[in-house]
Amino acid sequence: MACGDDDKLCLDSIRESLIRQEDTIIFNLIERIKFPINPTLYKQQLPPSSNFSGSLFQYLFQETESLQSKVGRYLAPEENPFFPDNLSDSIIPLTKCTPVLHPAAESVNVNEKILDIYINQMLPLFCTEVNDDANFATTAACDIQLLQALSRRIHYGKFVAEVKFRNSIDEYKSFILAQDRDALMKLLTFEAVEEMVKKRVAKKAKVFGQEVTLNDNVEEVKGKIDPLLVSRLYDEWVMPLTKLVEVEYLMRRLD
Ligand SMILES: O=C(O)C(=O)C[C@]1(C(=O)O)C=C[C@@H](O)C=C1
Repeated sequence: MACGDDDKLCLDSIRESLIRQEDTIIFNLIERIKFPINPTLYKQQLPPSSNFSGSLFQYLFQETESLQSKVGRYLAPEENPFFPDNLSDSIIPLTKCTPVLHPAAESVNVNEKILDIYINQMLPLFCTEVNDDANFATTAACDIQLLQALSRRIHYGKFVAEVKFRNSIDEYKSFILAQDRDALMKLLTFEAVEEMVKKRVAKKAKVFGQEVTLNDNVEEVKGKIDPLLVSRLYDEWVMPLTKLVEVEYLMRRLD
């Protein structure tokens, strides 16, 4: 959501953005799973001489975020850092525009959960090879792109929730005042939309993952990514976490 895009604050245009973000996530997934899991990247601690306590992956991710924060990445409300304690001040002046979200949006960040699911559940599910191939820096670069795309999509739930709130203020208000998470979850859930999302991402995975050749007569070969797994990714993690962000944002919407 760019500055001055307030006119785009309607459910249809927010959903359009979620649809476009599917492309980014699926392409980034295809790039990441070219590599094996590379477990050493996440497990092996850097030597004491590095003056850093953590894995090579943590080091690369924190340094990337720190650099990106200097050029204003985290001034955008759809960007949420994975390591908020390690950011640097932006050298880019803040663009003045009317904030779309309630100020409490800043306190909603589920990246810790995303990172845990990514390393412990997603990578073992998607990567066919489990060992190291020692392409650690390239693998981590793919991880960071993919995690940032997942995080952006999931935290877009704040915009979805804001629109839903503005469209039905009275209904949402009563559940927010009662601090009733379950009722809010029920109110913001559209099962038919979720079914469409699952089908569409599976179709995109099939299309984006196919081998393109100039020979029209070749038999269909196995794609670069399993469409069913992409559908499962959305069903089990992406949509539930988006809804969690929506609920957490709404719970603070009247603060
Ligand atoms: O489109 C919406 O209304 C959303 O809230 C987004 C989303 C999703 O994550 O794709 C989440 C909850 C709804 O049940 C349907 C879809």
